[in-house]
Amino acid sequence: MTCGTQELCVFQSLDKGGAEQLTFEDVRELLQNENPGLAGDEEALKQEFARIDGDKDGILSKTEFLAYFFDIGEATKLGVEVTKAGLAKASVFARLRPRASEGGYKDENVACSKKLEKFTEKALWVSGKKYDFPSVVLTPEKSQQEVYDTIMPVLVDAWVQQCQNVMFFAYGQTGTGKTHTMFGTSESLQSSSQHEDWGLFPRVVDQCLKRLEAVKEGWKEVKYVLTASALEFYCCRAFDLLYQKTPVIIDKDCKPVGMNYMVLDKVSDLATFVEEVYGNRTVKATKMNAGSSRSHVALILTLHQFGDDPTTDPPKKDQYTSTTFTMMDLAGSERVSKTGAERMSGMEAIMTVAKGGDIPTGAQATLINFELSALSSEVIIATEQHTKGKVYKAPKSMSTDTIKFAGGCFEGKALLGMVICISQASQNGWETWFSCEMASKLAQLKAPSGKEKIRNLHKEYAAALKVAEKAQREFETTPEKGSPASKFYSLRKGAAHGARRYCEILETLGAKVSG
Ligand SMILES: Nc1ncnc2c1ncn2[C@@H]1O[C@H](COP(=O)(O)OP(=O)(O)OP(=O)(O)O)[C@@H](O)[C@H]1O
Repeated sequence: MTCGTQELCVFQSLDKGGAEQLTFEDVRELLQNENPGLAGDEEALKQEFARIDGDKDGILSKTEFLAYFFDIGEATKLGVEVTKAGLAKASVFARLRPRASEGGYKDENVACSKKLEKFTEKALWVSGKKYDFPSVVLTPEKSQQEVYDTIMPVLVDAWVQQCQNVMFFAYGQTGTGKTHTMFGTSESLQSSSQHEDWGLFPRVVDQCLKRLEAVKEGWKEVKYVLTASALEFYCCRAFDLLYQKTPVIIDKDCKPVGMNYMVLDKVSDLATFVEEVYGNRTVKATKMNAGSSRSHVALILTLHQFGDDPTTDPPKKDQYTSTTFTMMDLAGSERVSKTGAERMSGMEAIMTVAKGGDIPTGAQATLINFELSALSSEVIIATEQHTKGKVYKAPKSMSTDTIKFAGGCFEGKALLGMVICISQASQNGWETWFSCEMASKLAQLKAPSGKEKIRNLHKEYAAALKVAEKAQREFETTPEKGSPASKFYSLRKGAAHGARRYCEILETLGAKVSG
């Protein structure tokens, strides 16, 4: 919904006096660039200026400027690669961790069953096999800014101004730089102004906030709220990391129902968010150790926007949309032999959880491996279906919440991006090979790019109030203890809370009960 940010920034940079008035002199160069045929022909340029100057007062207002220089078609065009049939391709990258001179990532020169042999900016070679799945291989010397510039701009455009959801997987063996790539240093997260150590997540937030502030400059009626939520996927199920770790249902549209959130007004708000999320995680980040349990974390940025829809003519009033940018911090695969896990297949684990049992700690690594391989195989099935023009639906039963949630991008409800972080050390050859195998499968995804619906804000609010009332009733009639229904107590508590919190966002945007 948000369009024209760049054009607005250009207007502001030319409008030196801040009076929102541009003269012919101010825009001469832009006019020449826009009309190369008129370059050097002063008279023709003046005539073009007069044509744009609708009220003929000799200056261009913001509206007149945007009407001419802002190309709505261009702004809403998807930047990711698209097949001839219109399917969006996954954007997958590999980042190599610099060699360490000491500690666990120093090359110990040990023989491993797999070995990273060489790499270029286009491909990686592991044990004789060439992997050319990455759009770009980010070599060890690449800075945080270069990594962002290579991976993110098209995905952020899609999220902020093209009504698309984005799901971005970060994957890598522990210690290979996933935290560094996703967040950067914890000191840098305290900063709200551009910091060279910022990882991808703070940069995405920074870009989003900057653009929306610029848009508000131009279109005063636009309102937005940026929120951050977090889910932990642990033992087949999803839990709200910002609300007492209550269980969260993933619905048939692959979306979590009723999550809590934090409002982000500035980048440094992320420091509190990240601290709380990772502090609440059941499985704290650890060095790889035998039998360690594992979980995935989804960090979900939701951009709620309210304003007129510039893609309709005339622009429709009171429009609302929300789009998500999810960074999925995937747990690493482990060689089961390394973990000493009790043998339990993925299916056995799902059945155990379905019966209300716990998965033994050791078998959690097996479950993670099962989920990672299920994600890889779903991509193949989804791409096959989409390519044949058939509808693909991610598995909703006999599946884990991770697969249901990530299935959204296989169904075409979110664009898929991914970065794998890999080590160059010889002792990590197997993990490097596994990461390449998985990423090369995800890179094959071709799926439709379904836009989020733009809805009327007040109607959305009326529906959200009903959902919240129903969720509250269900929660209030569920006993905390002593009844078979009690097992739903925390699920319904979280759902009621999340539904109410959603109404609050819509109220912030100006939603009212109609009639
Ligand atoms: N590209 C890089 N450039 C400079 N330092 C890096 C890079 N990648 C990782 N490091 C450093 O390596 C160390 C381990 O990185 P990091 O904590 O990001 O790994 P991780 O994959 O998140 O590990 P874990 O899963 O255990 O949390 C950190 O000290 C980090 O600063």
